[in-house]
Order: sequence, then structure tokens, then C-alpha cells
Amino acid sequence: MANNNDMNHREVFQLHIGSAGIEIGHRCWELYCLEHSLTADGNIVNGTEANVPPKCFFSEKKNYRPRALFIDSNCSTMDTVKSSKYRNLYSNDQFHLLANNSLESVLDTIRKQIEDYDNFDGFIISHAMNGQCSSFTSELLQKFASDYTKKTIVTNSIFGSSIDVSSMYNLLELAHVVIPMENKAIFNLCKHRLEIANPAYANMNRLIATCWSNITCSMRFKGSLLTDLNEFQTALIPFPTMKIISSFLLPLIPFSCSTQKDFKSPSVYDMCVPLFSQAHTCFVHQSTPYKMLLSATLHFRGENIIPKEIGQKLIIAMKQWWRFSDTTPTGFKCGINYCRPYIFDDDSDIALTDKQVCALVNEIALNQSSNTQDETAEVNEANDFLQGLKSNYQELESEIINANELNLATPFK
Ligand SMILES: Nc1nc2c(ncn2[C@@H]2O[C@H](COP(=O)(O)OP(=O)(O)OP(=O)(O)O)[C@@H](O)[C@H]2O)c(=O)[nH]1
Repeated sequence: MANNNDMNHREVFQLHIGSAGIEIGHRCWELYCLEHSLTADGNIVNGTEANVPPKCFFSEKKNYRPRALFIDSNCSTMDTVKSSKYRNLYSNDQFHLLANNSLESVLDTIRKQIEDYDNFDGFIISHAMNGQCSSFTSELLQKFASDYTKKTIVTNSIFGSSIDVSSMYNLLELAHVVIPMENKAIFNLCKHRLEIANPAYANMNRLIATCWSNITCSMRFKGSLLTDLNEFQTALIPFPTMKIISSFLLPLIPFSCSTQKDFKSPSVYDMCVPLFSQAHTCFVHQSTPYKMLLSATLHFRGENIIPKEIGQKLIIAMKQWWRFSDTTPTGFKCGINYCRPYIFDDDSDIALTDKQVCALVNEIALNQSSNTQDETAEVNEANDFLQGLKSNYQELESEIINANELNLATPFK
């Protein structure tokens, strides 16, 4: 099991682009404030002075400020954030309205924001794949590739109903780790697991933010595994092109259950079982019940997690459902963070439990289908790249099947 006693002091800059990126980003910061005992205007809640918010995500001036920039082509979503309870958490220069020649001015703003960073680690970018800002995001990524060659770029990419081949190509070429979340999958998790009758973006964004709170937990609290952005690559990416990571969050228990008198948080094993037996991914891109994996991390979080609970029984269940390739150098990692889970103060959809697990998984099934009619040279090149990537994943799939002598017609017990 990985172990890292040092807190991460490497600054991460977060970009929230377009309506989806901004809404999700804002929700994430709301949760981070709760977790780090910060008031809505970025001051430390009285009596919690010992909990200094982590340097990697917050800068300290008069108050603590998120290291973040919100970018959009119109002001409506940014105005919602600016008029919310959290309006004083951000300063005006953290909002950027795109206009003509905006790319250079955005790059300038980013440069100014990060110029005094001691140990800049890289970017986390939350954005939708099919919004009006997607071509801007592509151009920005291209600039990052030349201006920030040594920095890690991790994306939280929201997928709608269709995928633009060129943006996908660009994303895969330029980002180091892509964590896609499909709106349809998130909607289904809200509806069927959290029992929300008509999930709205607000519900979906809270779930996405909770997932990101877990993904980044060990960057912000002393913990093991995924303690800085670079570790996402080393723990999860076996080959440079294979960087699409599925995310899972458990337990997904409706909030109403936690108000019942006999409510008890599930054990580590019970919490993990749905990972193997049900569709819990935030990114649905395969129909097979088998998981063929290149790498996986199980990221546990909670004050009372006993390492030996993550023991043999769990590993056996996991091996039964998830197959790993012997020849890929990544495999399976497991880490514990002893920070308890948090839920949103208002309108939580999810029950507060004493532990959570977030799985990040690099799977072999890749289904980048696109319905584009456009046949420009650029799109053809992008299509060729995606086809190449698909066959790389397929080759590894057959390798894993052969290595495990799997018969796909045999159902698991
Ligand atoms: N999960 C989630 N998805 C959203 C949200 N808002 C929009 N989307 C999805 O994001 C995609 C559009 O991206 P946006 O970020 O809204 O696009 P934009 O670049 O701001 O462009 P416009 O909103 O058209 O100005 C669509 O697939 C929407 O379904 C949100 O708050 N949460």
C-alpha cells in the first residue's frame, strides 16, 4: 500500500470553462471550503485555526482564495456564481469573459495568477466536450502544450450526447489524464442509486463535485495515493496514449436513508461490492459485465478505515470480476486517506457515511463513436488517431483475455 507522510505543497491551478465547467467547479470549491473549515468568504471558521487550508488548492492573502479561473463566452453562469453565497470567496480577476483575441488575454491572466507559485504542479480543467467554449478549450490546450511543457494537465471532461471528433483528438493529444464523466451516466446514478425522481444539473453537479472531492482528497489532506497530479499518470497510465480514466464513487446511498434511526454506514467490503456487480461508473462506455483493466486505484476515505479490512476477501472478489494484464506495468493500487467524507450543507442527495471509496480505472473498452459528416483533413486525422487508439486498447484486451485464458461466454458466479 502506498504511503506518503508529507502534505502536498505543489500548487494546482484549476480552470472552469463554459457553463458546465463553471457550475461544477463552483460546487467543488463549495465542498472544499466545508472540508477545510472555511467560511463562504474564505475565512477560517473560528476554533478551527489548526486546519490550515492546503497550499496546493488555496492561496492566502486577506482570506483564502481558490487557485482557480472561471472562463465563459457569456456572463450568465459567472453572474450566478458572483451573486451566490460564495461571491466573496473569489476576486473579480478570477472571472474571464471570452471576447475577440481572448486566448492571449486568458493566457496572460493565467500567467499573472501563477507567477508567484513556488512549485507549480499543473492544471485541472473542468469543461464540457460539446459546449460553445469547446474550440476555445482546444486552443488553450494547444498553447499549454508549448508554454507549460513540464506541467501535468488533468481534465474533468463532461460528455453530452455527441462527441466532437476534433475536440476529442485534441484533448487526448494534449492532456495527460482525461477523467470523462458522461451526463447520461451521472443522471442514471442520481435517479437509480440516489433515488432522485427528476435529477437536474444541480443534483448531477453535486455528485460530480463529491467525486472530485474524493479524487483530490490526498492532494489536500495527508494521505496516500494520488498525492499530486503527476501521480495520476504514474498510477493509471500504462502507455502515453491510454489516458481515459473511468471514475466510480461509493457508497451511493440516498440522503433519506441516513435520517432513518437504524442507519449504519456499510463496511469496507459491502461498500465495495457494487463496484464489481453493478454499473456505478460516471462514464459508461461499454456493455460487457467483465472489466478488463490496465490499471486501477481504490482510494478509500474515512476516519475509521482499518487497513486489514481492505484485505483478502475484497481482493478475491475484485480478481473475480476485474482482469488485469500481466504485461502492463501499472496494475492495482490502494490508498487510504483518514479525512472523513463530507456532504453539502444544503440539499445533500447523498447520505453521510463514515467512509467512501473512489475507484479510478483505466479500462480496455473504448467506444469513441462519432457521427460527424465532416470530412476535412483535420477530422480525418482525428478519426485515424481515435481508430488507432481503439485498436491499441483492443490489442491489450485480447492480450488480457489470452493471459487469463478467459472464456467470455462463461458467466461469473
Ligand atoms: N453536468 C452538467 N452538464 C452541463 C451543465 N450545463 C450544461 N451542461 C452540458 O454541457 C454541454 C454544453 O456545455 P456548456 O458548458 O453549457 O457550454 P458553453 O461552452 O458554456 O456554451 P453555452 O452554454 O452554450 O453558452 C451540454 O452537453 C450540456 O448538457 C451543468 O451544469 N452540469
